[in-house]
Amino acid sequence: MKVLANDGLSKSGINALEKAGFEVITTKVAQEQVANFINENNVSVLLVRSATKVRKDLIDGCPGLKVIGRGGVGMDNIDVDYARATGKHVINTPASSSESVAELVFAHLFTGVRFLQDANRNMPLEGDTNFEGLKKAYANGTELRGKTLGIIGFGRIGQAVAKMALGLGMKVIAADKFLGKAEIKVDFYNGQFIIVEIPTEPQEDLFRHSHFITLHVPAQDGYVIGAAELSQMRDGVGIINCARGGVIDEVALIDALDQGKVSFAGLDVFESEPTPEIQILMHPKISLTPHIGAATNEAQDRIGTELAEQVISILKTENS
Ligand SMILES: O=C(O)[C@H](O)COP(=O)(O)O
Repeated sequence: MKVLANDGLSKSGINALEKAGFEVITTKVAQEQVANFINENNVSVLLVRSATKVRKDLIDGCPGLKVIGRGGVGMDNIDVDYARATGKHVINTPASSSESVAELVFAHLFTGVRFLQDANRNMPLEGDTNFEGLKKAYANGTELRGKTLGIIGFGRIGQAVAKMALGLGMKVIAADKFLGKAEIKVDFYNGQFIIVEIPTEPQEDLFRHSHFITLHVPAQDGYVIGAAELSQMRDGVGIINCARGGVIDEVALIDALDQGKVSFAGLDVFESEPTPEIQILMHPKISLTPHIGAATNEAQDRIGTELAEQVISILKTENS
């Protein structure tokens, strides 16, 4: 059986599938050619990340396709319900990348509180004499320790963020409409662990109490943070979005950054992907990354292995 891994697949995933007798194709096929390629090559399994879109037309156009696999968490690039209704298996790997995304949240947080995104662009060239002036411009950094981090969406990634924040000595609060009490297990390298209860608050209260806010919610209709929500936040709040473009109103965010209401933002995802608006790209108070939350060797290894295991189990069961 053939597998098309159109947005790439880790060596661990390729090896596991090949060992089980699958042929894995990792050539990138252009979006408009994917259906033809699948039909002409008798592909049974299509594996994607977020780049390849698996919409109704592609699903309808590939009757022989048995499994659609998303290497990662967000399934917003796949018409999941429709695909399942047509009898296809649709799978993802929700647990594999939490730590990597959480670490990127802190990369953006540390960047924001010490102005790294701006300092990186402004380091002096040979002959520049204003080194002291530059130091002064970045003199008012902030420590994370002792500050309150508000986490909106307390699933796997939100919880991974909470654990890291506790390690830094931050106070953590969470808002999640699907959650009552929030308890997390914090593991240490020596096998010991502690259970910590995280206070949950309605979103409006979290906005008022948080020095920094990080979003861990799926793509949805409408903004989670728009002008009205920004106005409820503490002055000087820092905001991180490593979740999905479109959950923050970028026009309102730019306005709040320019007014000083928000002191910095860290964005890994954008309303317009893959080419964010120029006002976002050029803003000195925004730390930017190109949707790389899950882009670590460790996460991609786990994703590849987990996808392979699921594909093998589904197709083995079907063929037995
Ligand atoms: O939903 C996810 O898993 C992340 O957004 C990662 O997306 P990517 O696989 O396209 O990097």
